Parts: sequence; structure tokens; C-alpha cells
Amino acid sequence: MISQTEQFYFGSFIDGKEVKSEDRVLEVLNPYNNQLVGRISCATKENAEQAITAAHRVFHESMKRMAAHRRSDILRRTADLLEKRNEEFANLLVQETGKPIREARVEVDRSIQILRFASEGAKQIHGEEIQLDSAHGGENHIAITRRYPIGVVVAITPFNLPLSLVLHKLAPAIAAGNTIVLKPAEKTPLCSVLLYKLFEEAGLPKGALNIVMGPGQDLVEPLIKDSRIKRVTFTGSGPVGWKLKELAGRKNVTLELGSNAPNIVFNDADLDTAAASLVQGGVVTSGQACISVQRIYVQKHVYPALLEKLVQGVKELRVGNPMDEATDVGPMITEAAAVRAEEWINEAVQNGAMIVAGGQRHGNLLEPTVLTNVTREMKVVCKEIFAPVFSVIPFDTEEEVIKQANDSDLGIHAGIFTKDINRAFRVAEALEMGGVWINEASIRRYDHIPYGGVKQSGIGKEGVSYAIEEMTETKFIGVKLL
Ligand SMILES: NC(=O)c1ccc[n+]([C@@H]2O[C@H](COP(=O)([O-])OP(=O)(O)OC[C@H]3O[C@@H](n4cnc5c(N)ncnc54)[C@H](O)[C@@H]3O)[C@@H](O)[C@H]2O)c1
Ligand SMILES: O=C[C@H](O)CS(=O)(=O)O
Repeated sequence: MISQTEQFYFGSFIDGKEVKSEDRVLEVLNPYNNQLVGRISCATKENAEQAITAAHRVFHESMKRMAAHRRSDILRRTADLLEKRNEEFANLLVQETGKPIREARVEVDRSIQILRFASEGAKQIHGEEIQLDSAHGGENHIAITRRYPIGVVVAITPFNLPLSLVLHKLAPAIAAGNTIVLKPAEKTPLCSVLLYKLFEEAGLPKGALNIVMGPGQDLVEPLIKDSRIKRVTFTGSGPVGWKLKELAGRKNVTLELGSNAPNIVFNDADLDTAAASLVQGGVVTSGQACISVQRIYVQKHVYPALLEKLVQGVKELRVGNPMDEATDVGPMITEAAAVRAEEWINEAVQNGAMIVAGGQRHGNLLEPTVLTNVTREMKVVCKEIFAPVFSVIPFDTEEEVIKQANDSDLGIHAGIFTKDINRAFRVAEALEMGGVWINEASIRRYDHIPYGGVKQSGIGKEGVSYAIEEMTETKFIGVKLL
């Protein structure tokens, strides 16, 4: 049990050994009070290459032949260990990210579920029988497909959910029988190390999981270009993700990027349900989630009533110390991130937007903010704000709101609030999104659903079984009966 935050000083983990040097050490600060949570020693390019070498060797020596029941056991044991130490992980999540403790517990619980889904998934990797006599001349042949692990997976992850989003990559990779080099976010890298230790205790072979620490830009060349890497799976911002895809050449790439989620409230919606769901959906992780509620389109008849409920809901939120059980909204990750969001709000106001709730910043803490009178060109609408900021926009018709919601080059999740199931399905089909919720806000995600963006928001799907599929490859095996 780790109780003293000062003892967190971690290096990289390569081939089962911790590698540290004093050449470049970064501090991990608590975003709420700027206190030191821990330090990391940054990996060199050579370390990254060593990590790939280890992952490549261990894949060929053991992982690719490890039986499904063993991979499944390792994942289940890791889930059990995490469950036993859930509060310790939740506390560290609060310290690294600034998210409220209740939210941190949810992230730990989701992480346990991800491991359990992967443990089950490891036993469900299968191909199919192909009916060869569907083709002329295929009589007297039998064919099957089988799925095989791909090899070394490089995973690069963001700061906002440093446990569950890391596990969305590690757990499916291990379930499939692959080996991994993980580069966690340098602002929130500590949970990854505690997790590494759980995998080790659960029996994962040394070198099957390697961690390289430090800013991604310093390690990008060895982590992306090496021909031994079979998939790069990245979660983070759009510009970085698309640049990595260019560098990755012919390698398979999964990109889970950002968005500016639209949520649509029709006249017949249950307004209390909608308002509660939207408020919560815009402030989780201080709005620093890729599917945070950002654009709220409200049909004109209910616009005043819904706006009032939103403002009321936002004003009731408790903003402050994330370790306080009553806190709903903690700080943003850095003061610079909060200042950037504040600048976007100010720019919108200068161009005619109105602040109807919040709007003030206190260091890293940005009050949840509701804006009206916004236009489509304002950054708060057309770009990913990644902060607890809502833009509320009136609309007349279904046709008009579909156009407005699709007027973006981003699209992961959307929410629709209506009691008319026919309309709900019509709109869900018309929205250019990776996923659509009906009577839930865009923020909702369960960890086994197919999850990923369209347009500039990404490529590929996560959600445990979908990620397992992307981390295996199909081989055809045919037989001519003699
Ligand atoms: N779609 C999703 O599932 C999802 C989930 C969480 C976050 N996100 C997105 O992530 C972004 C916020 O996270 P962030 O600030 O940590 O993102 P980021 O892109 O700055 O960093 C993500 C990771 O990439 C690394 N990195 C940064 N620059 C790099 C470079 N030039 N080359 C290689 N690696 C580099 C970082 O070290 C970090 O590990 C938001 O846009 C958010 O929407 C998306
Ligand atoms: O930041 C985006 C995340 O993918 C949201 S979630 O926590 O995984 O639902």
C-alpha cells in the first residue's frame, strides 16, 4: 500500500527492469494545489528502441503461443488485484488529474470491468467456417479462418483518464496475445506504473508490457517508425494523432481523437432528464473528455425552460477540492489549459455571445459556463473546447438541427432527447457520428460498446472486443479433400 506521495519516482519499464537516469526528470503536479505528486525520469530514444526489442522478443518467445486460458487468467487476476486496491488507485487518480474522488472511483470501477471484459474476450477469439462450394469449383473443399495476435503494439495515451484509457489498449492487446510498448501521458503517468505492477503480480511475462516515460514528441521516431511495430494505437488530440498516422506509413493505426459533441433537445423531451444528463455530461473531468456535452441544440418552444434548468443545474454544482466527497467539478489539468478555454469564452463574448452562468476562472479552476447567442464560427462551437463550457443554440426544425449538428469535421458521440422513437431513429441515422444516444447525453460510454470517431475524430474502434479484433489478424486455411 503506497501512502507517501513523495515515494513516487518512476523510470521506464523495459524488459522487466526499471530504467532511470537523472538526465531529464519531469514533475507530476496535483492540478488542484500544485503540490508534487511524483516524478518521472524520461526515456531516451535508445530506451524506446530497447522497449520495442524486448516486446518483439517476448512476443515470439512466449506471448504468441500463450494459451487463451492463461491470458484470460492474467487479466482476471489483474482485475481482482485492482479491485482490492481500488481506493489507492482512486486517490492517485485524484492527485494526478484533479478529477473529483467520486469520479475517480468510477474510473477505477470501469477499469476493473475493462479487465474482466478482456479476460472473457481472450477466450472468445475465433474465426469462421467458409462455405467454399458457394464458388464454382469449390466443391470438395473445406475452409476456415483463424485469428492470430499481430505482435508488438505501441500505445500512446492522453492525460484525462490515465487508467481506463490505458487499459482500453493494454487489456485487449494482452487478451489477443500481443506485447506492448506504452507511452503514457507525461502529465499523468503514475497510475500506469501501479498498473504495471499489478500485471506483473498477476503473472504477465516480463517484457510483455513495457512503459517508456516522457513527452511523446521526444520519442515519436522510434515509437512509430520501427518496422517491428504492428499497430500504433493512439488516444489524444487530433493534430498529434493525424501526424502520427503520416509517420506510421503502412502500419495499422487506431486514432481516438477529439470532438465537440452535439446534443439535441426536441420540444417533446423530458426536460428534467435532459437538463440533468446534459449538465453532468459537460462537467465530467472538468469537461476534459472527448465526448463532453459541448453544443446543445434546443427546439424553440422549450428553449427558455431548458436553458433555465441548465443554468440552475450548473449553479448547483460544487466546484473545488477534488478530494472532497461533495465536489462535482475539480480543476483543469493545468492553468494554461484553463486560460486557453477562458480566452475562447472571452473571444465569443467579444463577438456577441452571452455568459448566463459561470465564466470565471480561479487558477486552474474554470467555473462551468453556459453561453448563449453563439454562432457557428466561434471557437466555442466549431472547435473542441475540452473544458466545462456549454453553448446553447435554439433551432426550429428537425432538418435544420441535423444540418447544424453535422456542421463540424468532428464526430464521436451525439445525444438526442425526444419521446418520439421514430424521430429519434431518423435523426440518429442522419447524424455523422461514431455513436448516438437517445435520451442520454453524448458523454455516456460503456466499455464494451464499439467506440470511435468518424471524420477528423479518428479511425478504428475501441471497446474491448472491437479492439481485440483490431489487434488480431485473420488467416485463411483451406483443405482439398482427397
Ligand atoms: N476519442 C477518445 O477516446 C479520446 C479520449 C481521451 C482524450 N481524447 C482527446 O485527447 C486530447 C486531450 O489529451 P492530451 O492533451 O493528453 O492529448 P495530446 O495529443 O497532447 O497527448 C496525447 C499523448 O500523445 C503524446 N504526444 C503529444 N505530442 C506528441 C507528438 N508530437 N508526437 C508523439 N506523441 C505526442 C503525449 O505525450 C500523450 O501521451 C483531446 O483532444 C481529447 O478529445 C480522445
Ligand atoms: O475523453 C474521452 C473518453 O473516451 C471518454 S470515456 O471516459 O472513455 O467515456
